[in-house]
Amino acid sequence: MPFLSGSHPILDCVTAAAWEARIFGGDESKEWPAMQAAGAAVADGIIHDLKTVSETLTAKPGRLLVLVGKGHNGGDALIAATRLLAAAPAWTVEVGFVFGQNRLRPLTLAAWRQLQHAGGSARVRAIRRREMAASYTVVIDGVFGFQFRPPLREPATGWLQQAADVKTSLRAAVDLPSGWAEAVAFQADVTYATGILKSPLLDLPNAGRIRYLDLGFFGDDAVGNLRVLTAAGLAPLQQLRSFHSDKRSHGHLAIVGGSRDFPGAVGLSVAAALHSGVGNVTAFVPESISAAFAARWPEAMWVGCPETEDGGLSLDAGQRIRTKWARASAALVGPGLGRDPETMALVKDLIGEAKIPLVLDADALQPEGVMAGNAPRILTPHQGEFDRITTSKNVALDALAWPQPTVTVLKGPITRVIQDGVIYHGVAGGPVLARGGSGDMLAGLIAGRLAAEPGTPLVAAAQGVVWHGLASQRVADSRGEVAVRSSWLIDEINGVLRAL
Ligand SMILES: NC(=O)C1=CN([C@@H]2O[C@H](COP(=O)(O)OP(=O)(O)OC[C@H]3O[C@@H](n4cnc5c(N)ncnc54)[C@H](O)[C@@H]3O)[C@@H](O)[C@H]2O)[C@@H](O)CC1
Repeated sequence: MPFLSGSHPILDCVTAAAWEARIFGGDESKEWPAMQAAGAAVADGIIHDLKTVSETLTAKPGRLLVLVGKGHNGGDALIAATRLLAAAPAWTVEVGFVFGQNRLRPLTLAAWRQLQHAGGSARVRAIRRREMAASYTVVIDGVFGFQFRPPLREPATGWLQQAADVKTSLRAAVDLPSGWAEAVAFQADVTYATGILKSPLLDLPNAGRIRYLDLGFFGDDAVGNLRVLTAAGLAPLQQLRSFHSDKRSHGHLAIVGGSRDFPGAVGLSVAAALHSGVGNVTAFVPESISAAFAARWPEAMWVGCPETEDGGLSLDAGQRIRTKWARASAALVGPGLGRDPETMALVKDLIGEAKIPLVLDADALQPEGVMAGNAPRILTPHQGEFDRITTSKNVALDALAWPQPTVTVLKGPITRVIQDGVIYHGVAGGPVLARGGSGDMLAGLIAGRLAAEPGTPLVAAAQGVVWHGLASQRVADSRGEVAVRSSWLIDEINGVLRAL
């Protein structure tokens, strides 16, 4: 089966070790450059993620704690520390060798020598556990990587326990948080998955944000039904358009949504769709809110429709929508609709009759509606909505078999895009997205891509997820995760493609 371009397999630790053995064959002269690349990527990731906390941390005096085990995981961490010393001239490094220096694998020892050489004794020193300070700018966990075998024992437990009490701006795990999910396991803010994203990471609550560091281990043809989406999937959007195209060449998205009680959602969906590359956007909303939206986003066509007493779309709106959305190449139904029974009946009818591919979001995700009609569809539930539209709360993701061609986008800290038993994981983004409105913009982006390329719903869903995640990442990079509003994401949609 062909997999989405720009997606790579996620492997369990045994398969990852076999893959690594195939690439390197135990040859240290090949492993060393890979460790250098991994360590550099971890350091760059840390520098990037520190910007979310503060713009100035690498410029000020700072202290780095690196916990090192015996293996190459510790080697990666030491190489990352070497690069961080160069990027932050006023930082010092303290290294805790959990099993002592005598137990280091040769390349990990070489990484330690390299760090000592780079920093000198003034900036780099090994510490005993009792010398661990109460606070560090950053803590890097390189105790165990994918060769960890439970259970955690002393001395690792003691070091990890003490490190858990350290005050710090960023807890960074290399590859996997040491101890995985055990009680005293490392509690990471970010885990930097080096080269291969290992499947245990997906289920570890202590992994924090996952940054997949692509070290070029995979071609697009690498197989595996668990996959991670990368920014490379957006590359087709970073191209010149055909010179002879006009607006109709790029698709026409119809959006059905909005209500007097929830007016904002549909506006955010339209705003995101307008940045997706689609040629035209027509929004069908209750007439009482249409004029205000038209003033705010004039590029879209706003069609005011009859509304119920409570301000939702009424059954009479159906005729106006039907005559016009026949010209669309895809439709998004759901943002801000509300749950007026009349509106729900209208939505079910529209979905049942639709001849164009659909994105169903928010209030359009009702058990009966999602099953209506034959049009291909993308469903964008969060976990609560997913539970609402499935008959069993225990349905395994890949067993979700709808009668229609369906792509499911299950939103969460990791967003899963599922079709035909293949699960693609979107890991970009993070808790900056955990605020009202972010789902509306995701739906708008996905639907815009679907309208532009109606034949490839899986591509539209995956591109939307990656694009949205990276745009939110840019918000966090420049403005942090706390004092931001979700609509700032719209201004970053463009920058994601420009920076690819
Ligand atoms: N293919 C990849 O994905 C790459 C991996 N790299 C790094 O290399 C790591 C793997 O390195 P290694 O194979 O050296 O393995 P680790 O760094 O995971 O080291 C495991 C060591 O800890 C010991 N150990 C395991 N469980 C233990 C326990 N419960 N108590 C005490 N000791 C225990 C093992 O016997 C072994 O000596 C990866 O996780 C990653 O960080 C990178 O260097 C480059 C590319």
